[in-house]
Amino acid sequence: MGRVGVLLLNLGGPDKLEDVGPFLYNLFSDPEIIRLPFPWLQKPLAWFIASRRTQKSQENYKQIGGGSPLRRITEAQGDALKEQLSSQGQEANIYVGMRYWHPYTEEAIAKITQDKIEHLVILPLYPQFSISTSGSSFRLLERLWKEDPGLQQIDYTVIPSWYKQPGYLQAMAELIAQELDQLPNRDEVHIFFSAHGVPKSYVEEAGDPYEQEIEECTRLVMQTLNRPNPYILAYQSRVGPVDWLQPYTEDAIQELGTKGVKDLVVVPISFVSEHIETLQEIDIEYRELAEEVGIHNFRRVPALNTHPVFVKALADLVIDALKAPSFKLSQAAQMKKKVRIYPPERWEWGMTTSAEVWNGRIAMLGFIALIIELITGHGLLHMIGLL
Ligand SMILES: C=CC1=C(C)c2cc3[nH]c(cc4nc(cc5[nH]c(cc1n2)c(C)c5CCC(=O)O)C(CCC(=O)O)=C4C)c(C)c3C=C
Ligand SMILES: [Fe+2]
Ligand SMILES: [Fe+2]
Repeated sequence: MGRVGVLLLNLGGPDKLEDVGPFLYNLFSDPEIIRLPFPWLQKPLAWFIASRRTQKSQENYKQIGGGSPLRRITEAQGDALKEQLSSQGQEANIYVGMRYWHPYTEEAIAKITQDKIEHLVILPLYPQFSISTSGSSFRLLERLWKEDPGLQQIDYTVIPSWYKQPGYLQAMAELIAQELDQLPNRDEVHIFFSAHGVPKSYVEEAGDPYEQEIEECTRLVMQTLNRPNPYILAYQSRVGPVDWLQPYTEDAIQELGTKGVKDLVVVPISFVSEHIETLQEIDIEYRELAEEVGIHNFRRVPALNTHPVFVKALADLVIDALKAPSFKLSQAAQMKKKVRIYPPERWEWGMTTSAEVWNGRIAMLGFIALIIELITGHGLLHMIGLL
């Protein structure tokens, strides 16, 4: 086998406070994150939302030391994976490609080209697939592949999601068991799986398999844990006014408090690294809320980071993927037939002349409304809480 590479995909996070604004702009510029019918509105709206959110987001990053640890941890995972692969007889270069901050996916791809990688495994560091995470990165890679004939020479394969991998489930179960065992009545403690939310429409209209994969993953972790504890699944980190997957984590914590629950072990289920949603949102915000509603024993299961059982699971995934028939980006980016494609050039209602005229008119009205809102500070986006 020629030169082997593994491309680890993740979202990225601001390294320091000055990065927060441009990071948020990159994130909200992604049509897989904010799904708008008019692509030209994406950048002005991204700029607008990012500028309104920057201060609040910076306050949160300040509370975790002034920046995201995501880059450092992902690079450490890469180093550990390289070593583990080598110990299993598979030499490989590891590349980290972030979607919205450094090292960007484009930078990783440039290095892969430079290193003349011949076989590449594309491994998102999200155990479950969502249009908004792995899907967005796959879409970007698909575009880069189309634009570059050099990349088309690489024999690559994609691992779309991997929440069923036994080593991953084992590592999760071990970490949960460690937390439960710290509490006196360990078999009665409520296990609270907190998954990152996505807007409901992603699942119900666009066919995102995320909710189903999260539910199945939660069941499999509980099965591997093999303990009698009651458990619950809820969704955190809602942004904006639309409905996201429910129940929301804050509501579920409140409800458990009302029922008299005193002991809670929170399991972040969509992430494999510590970052703002674990260190700030769960450890600070949800802990405070739990305390207020009488849940006095509130423990959080640490993220997997470089847990050796987890690193071995990643290595096994890579080795299995190298042996299996390749799975292509086009297949991975369109997990289900129902998934609606963005940018919306393939929407039926954008294809007819009269619809185009109406799209243009509505877009112009939207743009004028946005400018007025920008100047006056009043308008629909403020009313619905997006700005
Ligand atoms: C607005 C829509 C968002 C969707 C949909 C979304 C899905 C989603 N995100 C992650 C994982 C991460 N998100 C991170 C940061 C982040 N995400 C959003 C918004 C959406 N995420 C924002 C606005 C931010 C910035 C932080 C903030 O201001 O709240 C990160 C990076 C965290 C860090 O340490 O910097 C990760 C990782 C998942 C898994 C997911 C859907 C499944
Ligand atoms: Fe997010
Ligand atoms: Fe978030």
